[in-house]
Amino acid sequence: MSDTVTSRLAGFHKLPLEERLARIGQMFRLTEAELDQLRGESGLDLSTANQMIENAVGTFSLPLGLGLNLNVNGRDYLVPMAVEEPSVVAAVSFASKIVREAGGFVAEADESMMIGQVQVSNYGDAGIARERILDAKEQILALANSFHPAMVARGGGAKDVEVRLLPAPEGPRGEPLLIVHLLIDAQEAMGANLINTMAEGVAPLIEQVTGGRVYLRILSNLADKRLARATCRIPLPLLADFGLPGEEIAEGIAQASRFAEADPYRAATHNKGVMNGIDAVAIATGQDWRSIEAGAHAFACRGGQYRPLSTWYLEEGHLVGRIELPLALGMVGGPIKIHPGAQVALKLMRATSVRELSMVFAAVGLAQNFAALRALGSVGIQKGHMAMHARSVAVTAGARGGDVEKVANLLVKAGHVKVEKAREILASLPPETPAIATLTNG
Ligand SMILES: CC(C)(COP(=O)([O-])OP(=O)([O-])OC[C@H]1O[C@@H](n2cnc3c(N)ncnc32)[C@H](O)[C@@H]1OP(=O)([O-])[O-])[C@@H](O)C(=O)NCCC(=O)NCCSC(=O)C[C@@](C)(O)CC(=O)[O-]
Ligand SMILES: NC(=O)C1=CN([C@@H]2O[C@H](COP(=O)(O)OP(=O)(O)OC[C@H]3O[C@@H](n4cnc5c(N)ncnc54)[C@H](O)[C@@H]3O)[C@@H](O)[C@H]2O)C=CC1
Repeated sequence: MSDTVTSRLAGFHKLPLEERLARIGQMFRLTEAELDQLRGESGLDLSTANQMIENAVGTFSLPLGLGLNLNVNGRDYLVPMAVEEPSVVAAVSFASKIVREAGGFVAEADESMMIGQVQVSNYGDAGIARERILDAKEQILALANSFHPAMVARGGGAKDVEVRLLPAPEGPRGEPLLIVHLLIDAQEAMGANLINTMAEGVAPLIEQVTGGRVYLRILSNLADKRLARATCRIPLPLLADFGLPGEEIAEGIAQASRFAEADPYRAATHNKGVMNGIDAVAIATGQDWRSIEAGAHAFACRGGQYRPLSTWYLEEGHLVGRIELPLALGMVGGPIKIHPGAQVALKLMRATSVRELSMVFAAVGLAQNFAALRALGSVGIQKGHMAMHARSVAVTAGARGGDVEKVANLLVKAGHVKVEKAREILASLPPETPAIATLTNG
């Protein structure tokens, strides 16, 4: 890898596609095979796909873009993002460009502590059952760890046991739920399989000490002991745009944040914007994005009301943004070492540990949210988003090659980003079939 990796690649989107690939190839010393992977010329082969899932009949591709300008804790990151939605990659790059001028994102992440749940029923007296489980804590931990000695050797494995008593959903006549939490350090893995093995493995011992009956044994996707946080602090003058002063743009963002804090209807969309970025990096790097989504939204509901994952406020001449969410990610495990695309994406990402990866994910979520709120609180989302969506509309209308850009530009100029209008414009153009090397993202 080149010693001079920088995520500040001004005008990268204006380069022809092959030149973009050449620049990245050089910067990251990518092999021809890795470049072919990015070009989609090799990709996930059918026989590997067939080993990954059931009833495989093919593979499915998504565009992979690079989020630029990101700087987290003083280090530059080029963020691989697999996403079908126009403007997401541009938005993260846009926001990160402003934040890097303000000193970049500051982020941190907890250790990889996950929760395995064991549900006990017919346990008799709840207080006595609870005491017996806690008395057997060391025995339970030793048994759990016996299923994964390699994880213990790495410094991970089962670390603690907690017991929770939950009110019966049927009301006072029902048996309160007795739930045992195994706290397990999954180290560099997301950990689901490891946790499930341990949870199933300790169930007979828990039945024995309580005299009860165990039903469910499974990890929790509400990984609230594995949180990542990112913050940024932007001086107001850096926000000036659209002929508006920085104070006005910042006020729009702070008002949007208040709206999301007060109203779950708005918070859902606010968090969708956050997850635009996080899901895209998760897919590119081979993460279980359903688990990340489930964890994020469950965390957003803590305290009983669905709330935004990120907040923004004004403080001493700065706009301050903060995000916190559970991120159960892996650098190993699941499809990560199997999917060749995930391997290339992780090479581009340059994170050396799962905690570093989580910090970058959190910063991407905050950057994505900043770009959306900045647009929403000022000129509106359609201006920037529709300009990029126009290219998809042009393709839907049948434009190909260099015609796509021409039709998209004329659509934006006409102020009607609609398929019928695109067809009309396309029909008025002379036919052409340009090479892939001319495709830019102007
Ligand atoms: C779209 C922008 C960034 C344009 O914004 P702009 O003002 O045209 O950007 P710029 O020309 O000032 O460029 C600044 C930087 O942005 C990047 N950039 C700029 N253009 C491109 C491009 N074509 N391709 C790739 N990167 C691009 C690039 O890094 C560039 O730096 P440079 O390279 O020039 O030094 C802006 O309007 C924006 O951020 N809009 C918000 C878009 C957005 O949030 N999209 C998400 C989808 S909408 C949604 O699903 C979520 C939502 C909105 O509902 C969430 C919510 O409600 O909270
Ligand atoms: N509810 C959920 O979220 C569920 C998710 N899953 C799936 O489980 C998979 C993830 O499970 P994992 O246990 O993470 O994967 P995994 O089963 O592939 O295990 C990770 C492997 O990596 C090895 N390893 C090597 N170096 C390591 C290191 N430094 N730290 C940690 N492990 C190291 C471990 O020994 C282990 O064999 C994903 O595919 C996910 O989709 C499965 C069930 C439920």
